[in-house]
Amino acid sequence: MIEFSEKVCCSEVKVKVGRGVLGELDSIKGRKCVVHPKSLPLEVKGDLDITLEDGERGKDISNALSIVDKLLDAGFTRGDSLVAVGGGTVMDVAGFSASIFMRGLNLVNVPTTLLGMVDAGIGGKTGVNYGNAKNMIGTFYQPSLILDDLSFLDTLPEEELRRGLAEVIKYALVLDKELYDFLSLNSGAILRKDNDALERVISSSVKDKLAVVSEDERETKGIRIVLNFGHTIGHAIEAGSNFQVPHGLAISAGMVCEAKMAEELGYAEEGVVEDVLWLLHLFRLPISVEQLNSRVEVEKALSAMVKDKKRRGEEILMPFPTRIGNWRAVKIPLETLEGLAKQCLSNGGGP
Ligand SMILES: NC(=O)c1ccc[n+]([C@@H]2O[C@H](COP(=O)([O-])OP(=O)(O)OC[C@H]3O[C@@H](n4cnc5c(N)ncnc54)[C@H](O)[C@@H]3O)[C@@H](O)[C@H]2O)c1
Ligand SMILES: O=C(O)C(=O)C[C@@H](O)[C@H](O)[C@H](O)COP(=O)(O)O
Ligand SMILES: [Zn+2]
Repeated sequence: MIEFSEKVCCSEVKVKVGRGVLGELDSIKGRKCVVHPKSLPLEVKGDLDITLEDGERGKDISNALSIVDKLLDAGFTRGDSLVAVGGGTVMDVAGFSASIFMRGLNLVNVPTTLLGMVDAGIGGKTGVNYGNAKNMIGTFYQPSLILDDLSFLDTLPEEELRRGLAEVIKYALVLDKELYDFLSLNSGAILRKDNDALERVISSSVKDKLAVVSEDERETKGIRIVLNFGHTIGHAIEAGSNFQVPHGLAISAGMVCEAKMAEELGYAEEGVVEDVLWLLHLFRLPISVEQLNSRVEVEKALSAMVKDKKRRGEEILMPFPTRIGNWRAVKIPLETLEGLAKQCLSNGGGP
């Protein structure tokens, strides 16, 4: 078992990674409301159990308010806790409910997908989709405890594992060259869910993400935006496909587009795009819009893209890879970005 603790602004965030860490839930004081997807057999019993539709369709404001209603009906107070058990979609909605209920109920995240363990469960971004765009309503609200119990991954299909690996590859490409090398050398062990390999991948990801979040929790200092590499195009792809393309796959193709933009605009060293393609290919992740096997409506994607949260006026602050494990923030005029994005979304390969 591996344990970390990080101070994020005003709260202490504790993370435990390993098999069986779920048992830690017994140490939580007060009443517990457990929110979990209908599809996941419940291993955790709370004083109040709430089931939630998972997937992007579940990330709706009505579901967040329904959780609030149920907490109120059951007489929950701010001394109690909400335990979000599920993938990224469940934690995003349940975390949002916890943050608005009486201005904040203690939140515990129990991710059950790899993507949830390495990314969505950490860092305090919560929210729901709105106006055909991702996470348009949400809060920054830190969980006090995150339990990454590897036994959940036993039932996770390989396809879902690979979607989570797309976010891991994101950290490797822009923050962590050592992780890039580890992924390159250990794809077989990771894909066959070797316990040590997964523990290594998850703990490196958690550390990388928490280090960034602790420096710039609210994404106001131009630091946290690095975690959004691949997401300007990725989120646009999700919206352009009416949310048929899953997040992990959309950002996989998104990272390729954004790396190509970085190269074309002269910010990425020669060879970076090849390194991005190589690692994604190794984990059988999509490297173009064509490979997503879904219809992506370009105009719909572009109109979602201009709602990106990194936009300021007529510019957008993009995190571009410079060389493996390094990045820089670059202000790009919206018009330039639209042109490059259109090319990438339309021909499945460009710019
Ligand atoms: N808040 C953040 O910082 C953050 C970071 C990254 C992604 N996200 C969000 O997370 C979402 C994607 O999360 P996700 O990929 O976990 O999707 P998800 O929550 O839809 O889960 C994917 C699928 O896995 C199934 N599943 C969950 N646990 C399982 C298990 N243990 N065994 C078998 N099946 C299981 C679910 O039922 C679902 O069908 C997106 O909405 C994305 O925007 C948020
Ligand atoms: O934690 C972050 O910051 C991220 O950007 C992590 C992303 O992987 C994640 O998909 C996040 O939900 C995107 O947030 P948004 O602000 O672009 O909606
Ligand atoms: Zn993401």
